[in-house]
Amino acid sequence: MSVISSLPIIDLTPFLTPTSTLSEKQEIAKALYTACHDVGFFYLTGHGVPEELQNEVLEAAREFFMTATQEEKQALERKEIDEGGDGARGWQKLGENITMGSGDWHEALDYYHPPLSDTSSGPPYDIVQGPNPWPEKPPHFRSLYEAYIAGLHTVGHALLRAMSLALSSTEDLFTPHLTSPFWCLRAIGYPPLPATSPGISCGAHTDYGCTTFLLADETRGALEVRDKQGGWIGVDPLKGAYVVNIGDMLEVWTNGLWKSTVHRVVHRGTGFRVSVPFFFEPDWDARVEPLQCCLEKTGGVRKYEAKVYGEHLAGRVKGNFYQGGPGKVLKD
Ligand SMILES: N=C(N)NCCCC[C@H](N)C(=O)O
Ligand SMILES: O=C(O)CCC(=O)C(=O)O
Ligand SMILES: [Fe+2]
Repeated sequence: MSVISSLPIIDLTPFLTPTSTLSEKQEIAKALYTACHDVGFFYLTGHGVPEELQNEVLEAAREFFMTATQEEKQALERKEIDEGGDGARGWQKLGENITMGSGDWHEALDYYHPPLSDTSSGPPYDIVQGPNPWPEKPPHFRSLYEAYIAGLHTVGHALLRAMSLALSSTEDLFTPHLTSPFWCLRAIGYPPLPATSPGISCGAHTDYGCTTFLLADETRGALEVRDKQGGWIGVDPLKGAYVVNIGDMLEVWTNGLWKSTVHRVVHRGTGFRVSVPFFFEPDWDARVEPLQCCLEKTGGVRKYEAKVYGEHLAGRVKGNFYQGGPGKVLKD
């Protein structure tokens, strides 16, 4: 495995500054195109999210994982639909999230865009359409995370405008599909893998939507990205920057010009690693298909069928928990 400390660095400032010029934006868009095409992963700076807020978000997650009791965690646990949950939101214990047939060695709190259907009459909920369960401790957890999520919406919209300019002469290719962008936020806690375990902290996978903004603590040597030759590249955190990768919907929109890059986490270090990825996604009902400008750049042959984002997400979430299947064996 090779470690590169030099993923491309993209500075989003011109897309968040009303006075910036077209040529300033085009310069960034060009670098962004290369990063998305050649690697699929990059560091994002100039995003405007204060480092202090990022640190508070990481610390609140750490506090929850390290100090909440088993009962407090279970009160927030993810439940299957027939158990009154939505199969997606809430706390997952170690080994509960399945990737490629094995349980991942992490615990997590998963949150999503508020439900699109009315939940006032209670369960049963549709898949991913239940309420978000927030912890009572630390007391500011919910307000902190809601402020953080709001901030990342601004960044998500700006980055998608930059990506649009990278692919075409307009910033608005994706705008019609981002009227109420779906999102997911995971607060993840990774104890080190047991020394003798062949296991994995988070198995190889792609993300499902537009772009992921990964915030992680200072732990090194955990996240790995698959390169075009099939090898693994270690990606260490860069203070204040986000590690950004593209998701499945951008691969479809670009007709495969930009690939949704496979990544995994192998945390064999000593400390307890905390990461908080934010997934910025299309509208739940967005019909995603190769864009004309991308068809032209890829020889005119359509390589992907149209996909409805919400259906894609629901399918992936079901797969993550063997819903209704052998996943129940993993529960206490
Ligand atoms: N929203 C996202 N990306 N969640 C990723 C969860 C870990 C990978 C998942 N079990 C899988 O197999 O996709
Ligand atoms: O913790 C990380 O560095 C990445 C987590 C991840 O890939 C995911 O949750 O989709
Ligand atoms: Fe991921």
